[in-house]
Amino acid sequence: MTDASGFRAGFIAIVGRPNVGKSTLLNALVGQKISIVSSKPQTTRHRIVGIHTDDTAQWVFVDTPGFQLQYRNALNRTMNKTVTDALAGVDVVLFVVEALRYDERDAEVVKLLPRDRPVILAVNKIDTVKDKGQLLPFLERLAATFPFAEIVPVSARTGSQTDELLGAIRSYLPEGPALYDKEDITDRSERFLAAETVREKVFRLLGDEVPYSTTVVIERFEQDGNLRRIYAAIIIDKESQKAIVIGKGGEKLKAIGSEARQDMERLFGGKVYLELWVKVRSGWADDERAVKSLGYTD
Ligand SMILES: Nc1nc2c(ncn2[C@@H]2O[C@H](COP(=O)(O)OP(=O)(O)OP(=O)(O)O)[C@@H](O)[C@H]2O)c(=O)[nH]1
Repeated sequence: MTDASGFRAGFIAIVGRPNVGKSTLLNALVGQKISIVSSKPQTTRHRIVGIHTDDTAQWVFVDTPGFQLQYRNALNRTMNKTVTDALAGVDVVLFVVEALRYDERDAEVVKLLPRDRPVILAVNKIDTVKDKGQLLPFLERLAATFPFAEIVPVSARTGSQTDELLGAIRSYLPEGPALYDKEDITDRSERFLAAETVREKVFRLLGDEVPYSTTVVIERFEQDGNLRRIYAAIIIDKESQKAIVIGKGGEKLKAIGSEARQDMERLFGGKVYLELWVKVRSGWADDERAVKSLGYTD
């Protein structure tokens, strides 16, 4: 497996209804702190939420905002296209359910699973199953709902079977060199993660009310001991979108800021002071300076 020619690398999307343990599982698979950040964020339209690399493979985990949104809105007639878009470029889908707890919300997600990509089912929280004899019939029932490539029982909390899960995913990743160098770790990486965290909250809280071109620029990032002071601007295309991002009495912006701050504190392992504001910049993507300030070029 250490033979470089057998190396595999690819993108994995984690999907599942709320509360099944997706975030906890991601942390168990990539380690508590995301330490590798790409210097080439434009290679994926997805937000990279974690990378795990060993001698045999590189697992790049991405989020799927379109998928999640669509899942909440399953009757939308553009469903299929949105799901396809959300999974564009993803090599493997990891579908997470809770052991012995499969309900109609899980079934809704199953309806959206792609047929043209391997889908691995992770049955999480097996540490909560007292009577292991119940697990097998549960797995059999799930196996009948969809042609899963693999089914792996796992506990994100205890770490049990997480290596098996990585191994199962690995066998479906394309052969090829690592997509991201370990050497890509730079001082900018926390800036980048900070911007991506805010951007994710904007999409999570506002959904398709704001266009995909909405982005986040970190204007100042100061470290003072273990406190990070982060000043970030949310860049929108049109003045009319400002009210949407800010919300009534500023409540949306407040929620975005507070969720982003909590995530960053976990991510960076220290206190974060976050200041957010909204800016309109038409045509920012074509503006070379703007692209530079995002850290997309050197
Ligand atoms: N016992 C047990 N609890 C777990 C395990 N994995 C996650 N949990 C708990 O389940 C709850 C939900 O976990 P999250 O990781 O936030 O779930 P999620 O799927 O990311 O949730 P959303 O962000 O709402 O979609 C938390 O209280 C976790 O501590 C596990 O393997 N065993």
